[in-house]
Amino acid sequence: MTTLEQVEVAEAQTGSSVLYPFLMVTAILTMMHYWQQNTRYVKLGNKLPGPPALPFIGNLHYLFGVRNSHEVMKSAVELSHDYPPVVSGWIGSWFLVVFLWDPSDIEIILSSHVHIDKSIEYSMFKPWLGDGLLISTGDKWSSHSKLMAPTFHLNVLKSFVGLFNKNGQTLVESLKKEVGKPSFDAHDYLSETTVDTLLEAAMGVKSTSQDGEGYNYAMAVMKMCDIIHQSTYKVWLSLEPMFRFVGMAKEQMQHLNIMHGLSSKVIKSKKEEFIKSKESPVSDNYYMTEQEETDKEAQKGTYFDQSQGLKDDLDDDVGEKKRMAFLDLMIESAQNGAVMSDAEMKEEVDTMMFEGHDTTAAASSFTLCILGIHQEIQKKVMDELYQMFGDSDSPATFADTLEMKYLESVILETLSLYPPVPIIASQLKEDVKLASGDYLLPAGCTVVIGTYKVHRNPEIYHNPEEFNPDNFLAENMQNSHYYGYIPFSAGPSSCVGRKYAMLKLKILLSTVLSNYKIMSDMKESEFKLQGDIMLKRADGFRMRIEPSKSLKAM
Ligand code: HEM
Repeated sequence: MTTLEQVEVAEAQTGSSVLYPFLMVTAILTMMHYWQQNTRYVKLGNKLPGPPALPFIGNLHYLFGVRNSHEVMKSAVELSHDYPPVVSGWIGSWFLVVFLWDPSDIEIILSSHVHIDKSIEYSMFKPWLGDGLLISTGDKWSSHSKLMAPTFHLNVLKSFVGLFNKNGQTLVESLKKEVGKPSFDAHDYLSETTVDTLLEAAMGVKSTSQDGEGYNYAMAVMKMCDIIHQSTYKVWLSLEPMFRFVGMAKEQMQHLNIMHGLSSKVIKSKKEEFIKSKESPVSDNYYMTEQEETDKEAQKGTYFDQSQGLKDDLDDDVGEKKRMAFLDLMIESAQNGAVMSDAEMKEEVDTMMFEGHDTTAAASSFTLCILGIHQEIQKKVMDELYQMFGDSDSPATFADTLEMKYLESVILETLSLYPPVPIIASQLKEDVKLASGDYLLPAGCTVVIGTYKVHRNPEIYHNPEEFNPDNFLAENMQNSHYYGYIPFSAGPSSCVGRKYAMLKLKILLSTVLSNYKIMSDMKESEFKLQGDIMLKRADGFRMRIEPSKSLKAM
């Protein structure tokens, strides 16, 4: 055999050694594909409206060329205009996702005690939140949600009024350095103040604690939220080796060690205190320090008197109650017979830190941006505040917050157009027949409820893209569908922290607005929205501020 012939034979052998396995794999994949296409699950999924899917990759080709999470959001919203309020999409050929934005369909899912299982995407929270309320299901979710409900009782929330005022003033101080600058991103400030407040409300720990532990914890919460955001839109990070390769696994572990270390330590010491002082609850000791501090500050005339705020509350008995952190209340419940281990308490505290932080920071950042754009609406908020406080800079009481009706409408409208949680996802345990049409969703599929999309539905809201707080006047809300406004979700697994959030937002925003005029040269249509797990502005929450000379002068 000549050399040339030998080369040809070798090439033919190499060719067939590549070709046969290739043909085998193709044949197996083709058989699998046909088998899948004939399953009931795929057949039902294929009957739903949606863009055409390609073999093997499903609709993933829609993500080709999309560069960042702002573009993902933009394309998803554009695509949604072409379909009815039920749209299916395939990730690969097996993973069916159904998007809903008709309130009557949403009601079927959110009002159910059966469909509370979170979708697989929530597993990214697991290392941090374990089996806390956000992720858990079944009996555990049900017993913990009952246990947590009293923690958010209005009387408990009222005791936070002083803390909210104090942190609002700290924020006003920090913002001083931004006065007169052409523009700045307010989100970092609002994120920091939110995490500081939560740290104290949830665990009774100050971020300014001398040992720096509180500060490190607050930083770790913010950085963990950032890692989770990145993992949602950088799809390759969902592969464990990649996550490790780019150093994120190590970074995540460092933050988790800080957070879990502090929460475990605080739980241990609070439990010991509680056991030592069974006669007088643990919070007495905790509160003594608070009270001493209060008295000292009150003498200086700078403290936003917590008890004063509570004494003129509608509910008088609360005035004498002492502020307890959520954790104190959980320890008390656990000692009174409720079954909750230390690990479970830690999971719930971590869940509150996550759910309560990014959401409230986004809500307050959006509200300020909006007020900067709509000066006439800012003026109306200021008029309302002036009616209540005149030129006095006394801190808001709980009763005051009930009078902030226009500010409340502004917050509610902001949460409508810019819901901090833009989607809620769950996995169906059973088939679901929808109300909006003749559609049957197969068990096992993921249902995504687009809060952002529901709130911009012209069939529910007149002029849905226009910012109009009057949408929330009582007379305009009479005919609204309960499941047509869901920034806090709705039904059994809705947000336990919504009253806390509204109270905190009113106090924080009224404090900032009493001190600064907010300005912006942008239009809402120029916002670059990014919607992964939280809705944010990819271009930053930019605004300008100047001291408001007097509320009257506006
Ligand atoms: C403007 C602020 C807030 C918004 C828009 C908001 C929104 C939501 C939404 C939409 C859910 C359902 C999430 C899902 O099912 O995937 C939720 C759940 C939850 N939120 Fe909030 N939230 C806010 C503030 C807070 C605060 C301040 C806390 C605690 C201090 C909190 C604690 C929780 C918890 C523990 C859950 C899980 C409830 C469960 O699954 O049973 N949230 N929140």
